[in-house]
Amino acid sequence: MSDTSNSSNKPANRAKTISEALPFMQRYDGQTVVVKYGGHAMGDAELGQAFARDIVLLKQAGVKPIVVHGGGPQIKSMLERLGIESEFKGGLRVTDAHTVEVVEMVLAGSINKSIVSNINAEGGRAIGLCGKDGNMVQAEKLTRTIRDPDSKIEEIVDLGFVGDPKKVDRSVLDIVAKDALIPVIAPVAPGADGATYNINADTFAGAVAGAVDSKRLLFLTDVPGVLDKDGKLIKALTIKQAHDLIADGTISGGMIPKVETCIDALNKGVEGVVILDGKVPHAVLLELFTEGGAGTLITH
Ligand SMILES: Nc1ncnc2c1ncn2[C@@H]1O[C@H](COP(=O)(O)OP(=O)(O)O)[C@@H](O)[C@H]1O
Ligand SMILES: CC(=O)N[C@@H](CCC(=O)OP(=O)(O)O)C(=O)O
Repeated sequence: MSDTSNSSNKPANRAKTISEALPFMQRYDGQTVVVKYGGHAMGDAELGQAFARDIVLLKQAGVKPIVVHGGGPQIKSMLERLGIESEFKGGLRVTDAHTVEVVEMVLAGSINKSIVSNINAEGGRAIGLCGKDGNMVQAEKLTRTIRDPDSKIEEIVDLGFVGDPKKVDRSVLDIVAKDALIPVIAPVAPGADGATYNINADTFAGAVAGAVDSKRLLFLTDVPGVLDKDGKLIKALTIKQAHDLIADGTISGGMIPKVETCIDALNKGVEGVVILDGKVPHAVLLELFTEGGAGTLITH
């Protein structure tokens, strides 16, 4: 006999949870939702399975999910295994010719195929892509100006094969969605010069979400969302409040480009952007299909 001592396990409560999802399912029916699955959020096999199940459930419920994934920690460990040194400048990996080969191998190869396999194992039909497929994304070499915090001197740094997603052609994604397939996209794209470029996965996800008129853009990371000065989760932020938190130093490090991408996506027409903890099992379902959601919602 099943244990009904925990009140949330009672059949009536379980049914209530499912029933409460109805207005959210109606809200997202037929809408595109881009989910950025960060390398830090990937965790173990069980968590990967729960993520894949959420994506399949979204598709089953009439949502059109697009997964854009990262893989920073996985690239790091492969580079270490190969004895290739790597450094970050301004939150981006300096990417030389050897490094970009490894980046493409890890992102468009092992990580991409493992997410595709997980989704397919849960009964979905995922297709693995990168910016090169169907010429979906055109990259442009990125030049960054970095400010030395001590001297305040601005320095132009050459990051090698690091790109910015200059153009996204949504037609490939439209074809894929029509065929009931779930696109899983690695942030690697060609430049007009024929070279392969490594693109920050947050930036790439923002560009895709803007191009496909995504209703929501979710960033799955390894913190509960944007935290205030006391480490408490901020449940909702406007663009103005987000700018203020960057200016006063509450938002720092890797969270800066993430929040800046969120603001950019909102300005491109995405209705709401959420930063949430991908290490919480079924984070995607909790965010989209339950009252109150999860993480930090950023809106206009
Ligand atoms: N105000 C803040 N709230 C939450 N995280 C913050 C904040 N400021 C800086 N961070 C840092 O940003 C990190 C998330 O960014 P990043 O490591 O780039 O994520 P990902 O690898 O998932 O893309 C957090 O782990 C945390 O260390
Ligand atoms: C240019 C640049 O820094 N590219 C990233 C791409 C992967 C990524 O962004 O992965 P996460 O989302 O897991 O951090 C990198 O090489 O690590």
